[in-house]
Amino acid sequence: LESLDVGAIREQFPILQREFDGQQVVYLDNAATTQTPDQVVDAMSDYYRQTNANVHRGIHHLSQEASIAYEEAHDRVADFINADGREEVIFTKNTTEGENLIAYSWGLNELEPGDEVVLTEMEHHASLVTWQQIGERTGADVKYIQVDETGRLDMDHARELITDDTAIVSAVHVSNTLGTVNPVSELTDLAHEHGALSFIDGAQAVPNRPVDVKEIDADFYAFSGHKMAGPTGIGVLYGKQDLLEAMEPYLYGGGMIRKVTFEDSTWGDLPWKFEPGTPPIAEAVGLHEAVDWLEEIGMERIQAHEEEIAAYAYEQLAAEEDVEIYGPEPGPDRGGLVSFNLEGVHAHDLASIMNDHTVAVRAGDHCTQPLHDKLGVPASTRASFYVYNTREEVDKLVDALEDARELFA
Ligand SMILES: Cc1ncc(COP(=O)(O)O)c(CN[C@@H](CS)C(=O)O)c1O
Repeated sequence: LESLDVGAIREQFPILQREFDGQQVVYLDNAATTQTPDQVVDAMSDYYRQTNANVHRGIHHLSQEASIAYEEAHDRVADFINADGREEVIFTKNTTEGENLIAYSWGLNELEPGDEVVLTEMEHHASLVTWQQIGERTGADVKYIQVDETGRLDMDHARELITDDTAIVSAVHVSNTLGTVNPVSELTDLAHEHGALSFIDGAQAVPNRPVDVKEIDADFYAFSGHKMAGPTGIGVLYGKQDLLEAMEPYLYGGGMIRKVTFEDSTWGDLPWKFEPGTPPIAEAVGLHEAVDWLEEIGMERIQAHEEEIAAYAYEQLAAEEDVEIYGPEPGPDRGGLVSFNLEGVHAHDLASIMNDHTVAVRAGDHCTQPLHDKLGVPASTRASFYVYNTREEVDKLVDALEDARELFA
């Protein structure tokens, strides 16, 4: 694979030139949100300047143009993840809303006492808290596939836990805390063998590696625009068409109906049935442009670059005797992020010292509190990488450790 021209890529992100206290920003918090290239910002600005109108309602030129742009964004995303078409691509606000859509629209109507929802111990709160609540309301039991000492899923435990009582398996594709890449095709096959559905949380996968939802054969798959060089305010829920056709919406209003009388209402076609009210139109234009931008670079090259930088960070940090790293060693089982702790220094203090060096990392539980409880730590510091990061930036992260030791250890 030809390596990325990181210099040329960085020139498309003015924010990466910013300085604080005379030091250029080192942005290593991409699992929280990625930066937005000029091409995407310009596409959204042009939309507001030239095309802005509401969709699916007006019969005037601008509304027709806006409607086409909104619909074609669905087609582009469908092509990007290898969905069958726009009918399988629902635009949401973010990954969290996509997970809630499945829980409310399918879970509340399908789950009953005796059913089981199988998660993993590394799930993000967007999934874990949602299924916990749905379990409480429906009487379904929530169970967790164990994470082993290497930070990988214990697949023997998965095979034991997924049974004919399992109604759905809900698993993260790439952990936002451990970096672990989970065997989502195997988990989906296990679910299907027992007549269960599979929901895959792809927030940390679609931006970073090629994802083919048909190859995984997931029934549902969710991700966010802002984590893939796109805007905030838009996410995607992929669902198999026959399942989405059978599901009742849980948000109602204009745009999602076919016919309304004083007595009753009927629902519109997919995906509009699940998109009530005025949708994120400019954001859809931005997401379309982000997909084009990513594919111009190539997802395989993006994955290779991220994993090379993450492997370098892992090795530099692992060489520090007082650093504990969580998750698998670099390789096919680790994505483009590294979470760690520096002995004797709380993650928040470490992140604060990093910030003194203008190194932007995340510290805390990364919305995976149960996982941190299992790791036996209250928090961790996480460096997460994207197409514009360099080895020199990793060196600045490692250099800042010394200050933290002097101040806190
Ligand atoms: C695996 C996973 N699943 C769901 C979400 C939620 O994405 P939203 O776009 O916020 O809805 C995230 C977002 N994780 C951010 C914010 S906690 C992080 O710093 O790790 C995620 O990583």
